[in-house]
Amino acid sequence: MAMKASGADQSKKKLLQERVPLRRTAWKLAEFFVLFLLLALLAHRATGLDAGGVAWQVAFVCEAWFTFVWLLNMNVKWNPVRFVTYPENLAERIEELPVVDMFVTTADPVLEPPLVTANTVLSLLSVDYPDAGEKLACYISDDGCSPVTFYAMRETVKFSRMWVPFCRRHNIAVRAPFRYFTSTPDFGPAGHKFRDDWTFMKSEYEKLVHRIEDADERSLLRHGGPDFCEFMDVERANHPAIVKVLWDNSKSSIGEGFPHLIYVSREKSLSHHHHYKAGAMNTLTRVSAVMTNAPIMLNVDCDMFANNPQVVLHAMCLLLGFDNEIYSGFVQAPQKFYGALKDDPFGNQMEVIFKKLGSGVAGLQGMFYGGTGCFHRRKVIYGMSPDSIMAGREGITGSPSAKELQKKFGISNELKESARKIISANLASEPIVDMSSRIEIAKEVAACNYEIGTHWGHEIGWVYGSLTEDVLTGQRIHAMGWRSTMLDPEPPAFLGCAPTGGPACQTQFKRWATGLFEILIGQNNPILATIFKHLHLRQCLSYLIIYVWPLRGFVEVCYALLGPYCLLTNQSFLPKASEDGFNIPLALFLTYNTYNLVEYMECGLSTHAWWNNHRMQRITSASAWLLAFLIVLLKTLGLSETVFEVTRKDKSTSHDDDVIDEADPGRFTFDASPVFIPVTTLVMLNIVAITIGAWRVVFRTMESEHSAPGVNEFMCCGWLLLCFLPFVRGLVGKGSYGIPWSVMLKASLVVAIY
Ligand SMILES: O=c1ccn([C@@H]2O[C@H](COP(=O)(O)OP(=O)(O)O[C@H]3O[C@H](CO)[C@@H](O)[C@H](O)[C@H]3O)[C@@H](O)[C@H]2O)c(=O)[nH]1
Ligand SMILES: [Mn+2]
Repeated sequence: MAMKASGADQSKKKLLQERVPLRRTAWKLAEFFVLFLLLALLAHRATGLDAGGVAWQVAFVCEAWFTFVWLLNMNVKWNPVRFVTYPENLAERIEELPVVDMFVTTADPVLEPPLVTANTVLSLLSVDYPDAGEKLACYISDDGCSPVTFYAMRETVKFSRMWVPFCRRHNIAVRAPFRYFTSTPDFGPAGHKFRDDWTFMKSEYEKLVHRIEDADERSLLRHGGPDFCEFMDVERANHPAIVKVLWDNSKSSIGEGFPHLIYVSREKSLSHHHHYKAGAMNTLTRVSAVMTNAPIMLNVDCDMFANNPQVVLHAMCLLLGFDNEIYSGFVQAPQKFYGALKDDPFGNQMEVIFKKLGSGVAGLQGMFYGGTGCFHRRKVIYGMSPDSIMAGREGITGSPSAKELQKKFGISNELKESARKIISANLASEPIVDMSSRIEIAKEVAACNYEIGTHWGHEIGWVYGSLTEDVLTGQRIHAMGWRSTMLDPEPPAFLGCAPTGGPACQTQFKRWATGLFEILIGQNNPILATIFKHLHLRQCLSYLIIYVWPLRGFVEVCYALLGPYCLLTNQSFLPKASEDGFNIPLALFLTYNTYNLVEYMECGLSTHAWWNNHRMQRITSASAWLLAFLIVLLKTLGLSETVFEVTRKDKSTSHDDDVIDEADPGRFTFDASPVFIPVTTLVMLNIVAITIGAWRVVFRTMESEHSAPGVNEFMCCGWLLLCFLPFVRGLVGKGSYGIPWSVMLKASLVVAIY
């Protein structure tokens, strides 16, 4: 295939990457079988549509929808691939390695403890890369404008001067100290030097932890010295831009080389929408443009540390390893998590999703952009399509005029010049300028009104208008005709933390579903992008799988209501044991669940993990996804706004990792959020319905009517209660394990009305 390095090239240059198709014939057969059963069920329903009543008709519509979703799934999983990278083959191409800007975003010093961010930054400052000090720069965006975060970064730099040489000297495998120091390495017989070094570093790290954890905003402002002047009297939502160079490697003494570190807190004002993370990323893009202007940009969330020290090299294999860069517009690593709870009790570790859907979509136009763990090309972020790059090379289009640049990038001359370099040049390394001389320019482009009248947030940079700016931005890149690749080295490239507890998980799923649905119904709809731009059809269908989450929530709740509805009104919506069709739903239920279970087993996960995911999937559909559906409806009607609620990050960053304050961290917890009302309602309804249904059967009040519910309806309600078990326990649970009274009250009101 054209995607591999071309033959002629290969004889000169060693292979950097390989795209390996994965075989899956048995899976394809199983998928066809499920599809066949779905169609058989639909056909059976269609024949009885007139006689069946309302329940039967609703079931028909829902099952047609499930079939549609199944087809979407088949499409994405059909031709999966894996990318293999060979960083050792970069050795002969060292001079070609481009400069890389690495971005970290943080937004709230309480939900995102500065120590977490410090560890992420440390892991980035210590990655393996030739001439790291000259070729890498790290930028941290602090939307919290917190002196404590700034202080943590300043202390981090001091610690880096010891940490980075230590990692290089001993080739340390995990370079986020909070993870590294969780275990004691095997020093070996001749390891005195290493042991001494290790003990020293560990105690230095502990000191760093104490300094950061004990830091207190007020005393920093009062006694912290001139560094903190700019933080005096600022409000988080209303303050001027703060840019500080914490480490300028060109000024360091020889031998210390590690990446520059720049702290950025963009200007905020109550009269300007700041567009959450997308806005932060655009500011970082501009600030870095006027300082280091690297052609490649890596972005991670503050909790996603680089777990594989060679990660940038692996990424370079995918960025430099194709004979046409159209094949790797960006390089995305799957999200993986550290310290994950056993068997995924909250169904949010997404291992199977990333393995199955991830490699599937990687085989189409390419991996979705997931917001973190991604290497972008600056020119792609600047809106250049593969066509325009071709045209530029063939000399069809000249260098853009100053006026054009201003219209797109805004008024800053330095920014325009830097953009011109990116647009006209190839991946070339550039010497880094003296950074402190650029601070005022950086502040200018970090102003909150800088973007007004420019293309930022639309044709350039991270796209505004969705809470999942990541997926939307990735879709725009695919729509320009780029493909993307998946970076999945061993050990995993990046690790972050998955939220735990009912409220945090549901809030995250709700935000994602809301953002994805916003894309579907907005002007950036993927179907339009397929018709009018270069989004491939099958890629579009893959995007649809996640965009329709809220619709799935709505349909699943409708379907879940059928069981109790039938038991209460003495009807049936599934074929009777005596009818021909009885076996179809049964076979479907068994095959579908077996198919999923085997997927989990193939990925090396337990039956328990499968069950937890299956259960959580039902809960999330009826809670977070349904709510997202309603939120977007309200937004469309102009009745509410969507807000980015930041996820709380793991606090256990000091190395007593396993000590968690809650008795049972895997158990579902609740709060008074409306997200818990739908499932609580369904649980109550099912309990009432089963009781009434059973009472009827026992006392035979309705002499065996033809339409009366059969064993299927009872099984449905029972299965649903099993899936919703955390809520059943929540009805009687205590403290955060119990469903709050306000939620129960609202739910019972709904049940009563029903
Ligand atoms: O106003 C804001 C809000 C958030 N963030 C940062 O955005 C990142 C992601 O926020 P988080 O609360 O951790 O969200 P997650 O759901 O964990 O993140 C996933 O989903 C988001 C989209 O919903 C993507 O932006 C993320 O990259 C992706 O990891 C964090 O680094 C935040 O500091 C900001 O910089 N400014
Ligand atoms: Mn996160």
